[in-house]
Amino acid sequence: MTERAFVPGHVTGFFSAHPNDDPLVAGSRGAGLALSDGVQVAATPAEETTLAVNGERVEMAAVANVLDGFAVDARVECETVLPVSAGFGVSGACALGTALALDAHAPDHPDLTPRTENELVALAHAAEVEAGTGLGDVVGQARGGVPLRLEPGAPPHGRLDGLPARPEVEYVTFGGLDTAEILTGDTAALTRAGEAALDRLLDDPSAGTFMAASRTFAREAGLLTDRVATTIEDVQDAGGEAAMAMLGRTVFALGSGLSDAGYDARRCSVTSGARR
Ligand SMILES: Nc1ncnc2c1ncn2[C@@H]1O[C@H](COP(=O)(O)OP(=O)(O)OP(=O)(O)O)[C@@H](O)[C@H]1O
Ligand SMILES: CC(C)(CO)[C@@H](O)C(=O)[O-]
Repeated sequence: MTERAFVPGHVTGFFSAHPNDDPLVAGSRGAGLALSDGVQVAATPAEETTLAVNGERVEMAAVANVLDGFAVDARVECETVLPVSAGFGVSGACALGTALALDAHAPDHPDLTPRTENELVALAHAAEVEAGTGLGDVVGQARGGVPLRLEPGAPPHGRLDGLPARPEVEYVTFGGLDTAEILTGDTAALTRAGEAALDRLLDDPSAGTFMAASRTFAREAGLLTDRVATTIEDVQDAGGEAAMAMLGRTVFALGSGLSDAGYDARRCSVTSGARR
């Protein structure tokens, strides 16, 4: 029998990086959006481990690490409309979805013992941090809504809050950015900009300030690419709010911001946290 879980996509608007030898303590502070466009994960214990994303066999260290944590092999199938590496936290979603779906097999599987939600989130977070593909997506995806990461890390280390806003969101993607490469580089400027952005948002916790702080962050962190910058300007010129999704060549906008500016954008909404 196959068990399933849904994990929302997660776009980070701004973040600061907080490495630590303990992957449960390591993480990011920052803010993002949990999106109804996400990843549907099916997992079944199997003789041999295989992972497919949209029917294509792939390797994803975050998922492999989750399976190592359970000490079982499994067939994992992820279906998503989201592009990988474009700032939607797809690897975090696949990792958390695998943890949630595999745990559903615990009652009938001799090698699996049931875990709590915090334990599953912690397992997926550590798996993602050790893979180098994310720092804060998993905890944001588990919480849902508009997650604010006040302190880095998995439960019980991290601390989350959220904005009560539940906006509609549009996005366009022009390509990927290598998250692992950026996170292993010099993150000092990025982290300074991310901390300033979080202070600004906590002073005025609104969707508009989230978007403005995210724009300032992308510029100060030196992450803006030309096409992304032009698109954000186009949306603002048309009276909308847009920012760059970390870490990808992706622009997200509130409401119909991108289509109002003439872009062929995908529309989704902010949604609640991962569920099976
Ligand atoms: N088609 C693919 N393109 C890119 N990466 C892939 C692909 N298939 C599997 N992978 C693996 O998926 C992971 C992608 O992680 P990455 O952090 O770049 O993207 P992401 O999880 O979508 O997050 P981000 O929000 O940072 O863009 C890597 O482990 C990579 O090896
Ligand atoms: C590092 C990151 C931007 C990669 O998507 C994300 O995991 C985050 O916000 O910590």
